[in-house]
Amino acid sequence: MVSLKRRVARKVIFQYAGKDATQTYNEVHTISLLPRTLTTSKLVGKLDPSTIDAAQPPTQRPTAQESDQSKPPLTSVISPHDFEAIARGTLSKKAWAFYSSAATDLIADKANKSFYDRVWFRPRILLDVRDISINSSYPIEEVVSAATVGYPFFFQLYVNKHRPSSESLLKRVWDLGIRTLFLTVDAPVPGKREADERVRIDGTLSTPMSGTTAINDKAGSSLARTMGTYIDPSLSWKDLVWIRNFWKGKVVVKGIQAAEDAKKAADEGVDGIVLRTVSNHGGRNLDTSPPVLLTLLELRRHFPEVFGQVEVYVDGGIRRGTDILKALCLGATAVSIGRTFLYALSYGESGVEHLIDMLRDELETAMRLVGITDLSQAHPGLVNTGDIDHLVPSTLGRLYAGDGPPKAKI
Ligand SMILES: Cc1cc2nc3c(=O)[nH]c(=O)nc-3n(C[C@H](O)[C@H](O)[C@H](O)COP(=O)(O)O)c2cc1C
Repeated sequence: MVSLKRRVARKVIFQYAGKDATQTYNEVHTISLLPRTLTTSKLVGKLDPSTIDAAQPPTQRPTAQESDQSKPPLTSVISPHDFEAIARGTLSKKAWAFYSSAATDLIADKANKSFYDRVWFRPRILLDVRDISINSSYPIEEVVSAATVGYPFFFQLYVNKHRPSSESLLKRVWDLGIRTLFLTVDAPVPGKREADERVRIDGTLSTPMSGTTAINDKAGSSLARTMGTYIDPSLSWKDLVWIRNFWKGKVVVKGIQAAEDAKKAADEGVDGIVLRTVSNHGGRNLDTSPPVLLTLLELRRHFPEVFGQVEVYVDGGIRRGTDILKALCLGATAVSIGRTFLYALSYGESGVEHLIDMLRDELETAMRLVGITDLSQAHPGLVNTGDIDHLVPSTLGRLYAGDGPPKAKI
């Protein structure tokens, strides 16, 4: 019997036979994967990567998006939101659906963003604010080699059901000099991302890390659902011991959405915590999970000591320099941004640099306007969270007395 992988590969080769498949391929794959993926299908002989597009190494090759003449020049990109509008108009339908989609009714995704708009600054005046101070579809080896030596990389891990696979991956990562691991715990199963399900997969996509291949089936065509099948849904607190024994560097638990779990992770000696809604991925997994800003406030109210114990990172919904400053005022050590950077990649490296410059300018302006010159001066007194404070649970655990276990079964 011909394997599914081989059947899909055969279909793709026939689909693109005699045509230029560069654009479709470049949207998601690096050139260095060609010899590995094509030779395993045994449909072609051994391929020498130096014969492929030899004049243009992957980092310099224009992507389909970079070479697209329909995009406005980068100099006319004024707001981080502009990148989103441009990506929507220039990415393929499937890439746009995968990047932008979130779970079911998009409530968690929208709240991640809108809650930042419900926190008001409390600016202080007549302060001298003149001088401000601010300090993968690609194989990990290729990513690391593209950066300057000693660049401080983090590696994000989904634990594989087959633990030896995760262990050998972590060994590769360690040997590359990476010492901080982000352990993603909010995605034991992927959410129902309907926009991603709706756009059919044209040809085939497979992940270099797990080797799983995305397919169209009766539930739809979600990349996340069909490619995340290797992730271990049985991952539990006791596995932190496995990670701790195996990984001697720092571990950051990514995906905490309840103050009790943040406290537990801090007490169990995990070096940092990323707060997110329950399966956030920017609201991509469990819809109506709490917006990240609410989880941050919940932690401040119930376990303020955690901020002194561990570094607290925040992601989800951050789009502006003002959002960054609000999160830092409320105790975040640092923030991460997902989608806007993906959208900026429509312009390749220069798009990402432009976005960083824009966010830094916005952050510096906001700092001056609230009266601080250094991020170490950010504090909760600079924000007014009154509009959402009543949503922070006043007690933890079960809120209603007398709740018994539910009788319903699935
Ligand atoms: C296309 C896409 C792929 C993602 N893949 C992963 C992943 O593999 N592992 C992970 O921990 N988070 C993943 N995330 C979630 C991001 O790490 C981050 O938590 C989220 O995008 C932050 O929200 P924001 O996009 O609103 O900034 C992904 C997000 C997007 C948009």
